[in-house]
Formats: sequence, structure tokens, C-alpha cells
Amino acid sequence: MAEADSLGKVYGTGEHAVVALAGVSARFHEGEFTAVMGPSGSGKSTFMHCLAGLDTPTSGAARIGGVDLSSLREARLTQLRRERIGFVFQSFNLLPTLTAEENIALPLSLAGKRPDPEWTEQIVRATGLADRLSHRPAQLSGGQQQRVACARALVTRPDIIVADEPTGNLDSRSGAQILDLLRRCAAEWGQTVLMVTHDPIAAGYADRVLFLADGSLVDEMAGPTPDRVLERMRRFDAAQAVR
Ligand SMILES: Nc1ncnc2c1ncn2[C@@H]1O[C@H](COP(=O)(O)OP(=O)(O)OP(=O)(O)O)[C@@H](O)[C@H]1O
Repeated sequence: MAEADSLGKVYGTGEHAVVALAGVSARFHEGEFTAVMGPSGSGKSTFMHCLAGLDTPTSGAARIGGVDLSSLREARLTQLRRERIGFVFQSFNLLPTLTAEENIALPLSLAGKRPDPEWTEQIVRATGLADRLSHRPAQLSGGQQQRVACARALVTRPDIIVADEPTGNLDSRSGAQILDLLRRCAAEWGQTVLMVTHDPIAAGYADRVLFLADGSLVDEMAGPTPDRVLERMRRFDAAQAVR
């Protein structure tokens, strides 16, 4: 469904050049929940942004449904992002003047489309927001705001959900609700879920973990558990301390 083919990204030029991605290849299948981990500055956000068409790679290709994103003009890329990818960010990014219901419907309003009532009801139920729909973000807890952001990401029924540290600002209980929901997106609705996280517990919800270091894919773990992820991260830290 989504594919990174030797994705490379260099910021700046000459002596100021920073290699954020040094040629990363990976495939992300339907119904698969992948966590992306690695030390700060290892290229996780850059990787996700290039893969989701929010940033342009300097080499290699990002493909969604077989389409090379670099072959698309800006308007077509915007449409593809809007229709096929749902984004969830660490800081929720809700519009403060809109109610929860209006925030959820926003991607459809922007595309001039009507909500599918059955699907909307399903995601409102899945996110447990039925009695909060008329509230504005300031009247909601962080966990509720992130659930609104998830419902907004889901409302277009995207093929891919991209979540950048979705639980980074949440307590563990609210975080678990978001992670359960992301797992459901993959297992129940067949969506391809990609999540950047620093948290081994969050990574334990995924089907596999990709580990980045210095812009390269250095390891992959299937069926992760928090303990195994933590142990793998400790080995990274030890290796970095030696260098
Ligand atoms: N716009 C930019 N201009 C210059 N350098 C950048 C830019 N964005 C990212 N970088 C650099 O690219 C490298 C990878 O950054 P990136 O944000 O992808 O890492 P990350 O693994 O997501 O980090 P973190 O966990 O801290 O969010 C870093 O060295 C960063 O400083």
C-alpha cells in the first residue's frame, strides 16, 4: 500500500548539509500497524513526512498505492493526501473555534463532501465522543482532544493513518485508548497504520517496529513487546555511547 524506495533527504547544501535520511526502503501493507522508533534526530519525522507527501525526498521514491508522489502536481498531491491519508499529531492540531463535531467533519467540508452518517456514527462510537460533540477543544481533556483528532483523521476513511507521537502529550490511560483505536484501524478496518513513537509501551501495540539511526533503517522487530523494544533501545544507546 505504501512504499519507501531508497528514500533520501538532505537538508541544506555544502558544509551545512544535513543528511536526515540516507536511503531507507520499507513496505507497509494493508491492515498492518508499524511503529517507527529511533533516537532523537534519527530521521523518523522526515521519513514519515516524505512517505506521506508532506515533504519532498531528495532521492529515492515514496509510493502510495503504486503512485510515485514526486510524479504528482501539487493540487493532485493535496487531493491524494486529503483522501487517502489521515494524520494524527502529538499536539492534536484542532481548530479552537470549532466544536468537536465540526473539527471531525473538517476534512470532508474542505473537500466539499458530505459525511457518510453510518461511518461517522461508527467512528464517534469507537472514539467514545458521542456526549462531547458540541464541545470546543478548550472544553475537552487532552485525551478527548486526541480522540477528536483521530476521528477527524478517520472521517474520510483513509487507506493510511500516519501518527507522529500521538501519545506524547497524554497520560497512560488516555494514551492506551488512542493506541487501542490505532490497532483497531489496522485490524478491523484494514488501514495501514504508521506511528512514530519514543515509547516502548506504545510500540508494543504495533505489529512490527522499524528502528532508525542516523537516517538509516538499522533493525526491524516483528511482534514487539515493550520489554523487547526497551532492551533493543538499550543496545542502541550502548552502541552510541561507544562511538
Ligand atoms: N527543516 C530542516 N532543516 C534542516 N535540518 C533539518 C530540518 N528538519 C530536520 N532536520 C534535521 O534532520 C535530522 C532528522 O530530523 P527528524 O526531525 O526527522 O528526526 P526525528 O528522529 O524525528 O527526531 P525527534 O525524535 O527529535 O523528533 C536532524 O538532524 C534534524 O536536525
